[in-house]
Amino acid sequence: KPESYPPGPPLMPFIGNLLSLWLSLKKLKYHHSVWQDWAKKYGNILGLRFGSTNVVVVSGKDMIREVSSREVFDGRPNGFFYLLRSFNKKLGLVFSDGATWTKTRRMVLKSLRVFGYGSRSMEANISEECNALIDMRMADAGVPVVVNHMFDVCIVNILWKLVAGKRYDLANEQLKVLCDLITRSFKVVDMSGGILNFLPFLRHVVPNLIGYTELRAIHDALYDFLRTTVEEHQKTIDARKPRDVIDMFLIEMNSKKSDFSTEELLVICLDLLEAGVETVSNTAVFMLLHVVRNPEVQKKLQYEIDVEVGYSRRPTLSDRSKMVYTEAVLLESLRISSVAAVGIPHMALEDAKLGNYTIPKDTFVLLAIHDLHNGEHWKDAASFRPERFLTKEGNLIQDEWLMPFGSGKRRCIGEGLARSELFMFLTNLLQSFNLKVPEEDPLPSTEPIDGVTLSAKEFRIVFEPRNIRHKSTY
Ligand code: HEM
Repeated sequence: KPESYPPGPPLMPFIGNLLSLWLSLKKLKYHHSVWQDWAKKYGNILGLRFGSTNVVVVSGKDMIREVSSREVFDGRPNGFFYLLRSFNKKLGLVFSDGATWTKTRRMVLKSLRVFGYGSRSMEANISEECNALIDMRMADAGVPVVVNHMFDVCIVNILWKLVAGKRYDLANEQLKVLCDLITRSFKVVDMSGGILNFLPFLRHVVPNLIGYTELRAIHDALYDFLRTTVEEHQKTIDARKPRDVIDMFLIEMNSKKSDFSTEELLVICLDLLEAGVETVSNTAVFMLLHVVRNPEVQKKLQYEIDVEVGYSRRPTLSDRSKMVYTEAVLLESLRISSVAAVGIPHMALEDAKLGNYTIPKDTFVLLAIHDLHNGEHWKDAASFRPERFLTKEGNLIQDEWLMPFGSGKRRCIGEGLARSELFMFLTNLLQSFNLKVPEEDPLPSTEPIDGVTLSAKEFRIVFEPRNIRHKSTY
């Protein structure tokens, strides 16, 4: 028989579980660790309340799949933090729902595909960035470099060529500032939106302390950049020859068939930048981190590159199907880093039954993806062991417990692109370089930094050009 709200830690008047969260964070450091700790105590449907907002955290493969597949949970939160980034309205793709979300998702995917998204023509785009990346690392070969943001501009370029028809030099200062803004906005709060979301009136009392001032400033600066980009498009557009996603939207908006507004277009551009840059960048950096921590993994990767690609050309996406060990390294990187630790919050659009409980309308639902990928299902979950994704015969294992891009109707639209980028970055770099931790540095830490997505702590790598005529052995 359906019961009431799911169990969770005792509630305090007015603030609900905020104090318990704050105390637990002091001990456990990460939001995802607190959810995991409480889920162990209260079950795989954990009921919380922050201020007046209900938040439910679901754990385990079956429960995460169930929530992701039911239309009633396809909403996105209404909270202050989410609306702050979209002119206080529910606009765009990532944080909209209902009819706005359906029309936007369809139009974004259609426009991206017109410009080659998901097809072979993406390859040239990614290869160009890999070549630029290799040139940059050749220029400082042998010298320790901080790698935490080395992929940012490449990743923006790959996406921005489709969205705004533009690429930037890897040393471009404006782009570096833009990437830094996105990085900072991802560190101010966690994916639940934090205090700013649950007690928004505090922005009038302690705006700096709860991140309000910084988030406003960051979003103003990001929108300045996007507004200039859209205005440039408006001035130069030729309706018969759309150049990119922005042109496609502008043409649609002029056709009177559509009710997309300029504000909506700006939020869509922000959505693509925010969803598509930090996620890939942080995963790629964690991937390098694990490769330098595990020299035997690096050797096996280079052996596969040497055998399957050789030395006379750079790796391409068509090599991917033959490079099973590399693919296993990508899966293991996505598993162990789980940068989208609780996915993107869903919201109940109506009162809904889940397990034996009732989830009231407007409840936020967080998916415990980090726990799913690092919990008991995986033997020695803390070790970086790509072999867990390979059979004895060397075939790839598709494990149902691995869901880094979510599932169901709200699953990530960037999965194909992200996987292609990770493959190309890894193989192109390892074909040209041996990666080493500088002698004077400790092994880089696998402990993440908390935030909207998890990121690696700062570390350095020496890129040593490989003598590619000297065959690698394994
Ligand atoms: C390693 C890289 C990435 C990871 C781990 C990742 C993960 C995710 C996850 C977990 C979700 C939420 C699914 C859900 O709500 O259940 C999501 C949604 C989304 N992702 Fe990604 N993502 C990555 C790369 C990208 C890229 C490259 C793009 C850009 C094209 C992108 C665009 C989006 C968008 C627009 C959504 C919202 C979809 C919707 O609400 O309908 N992501 N991603």
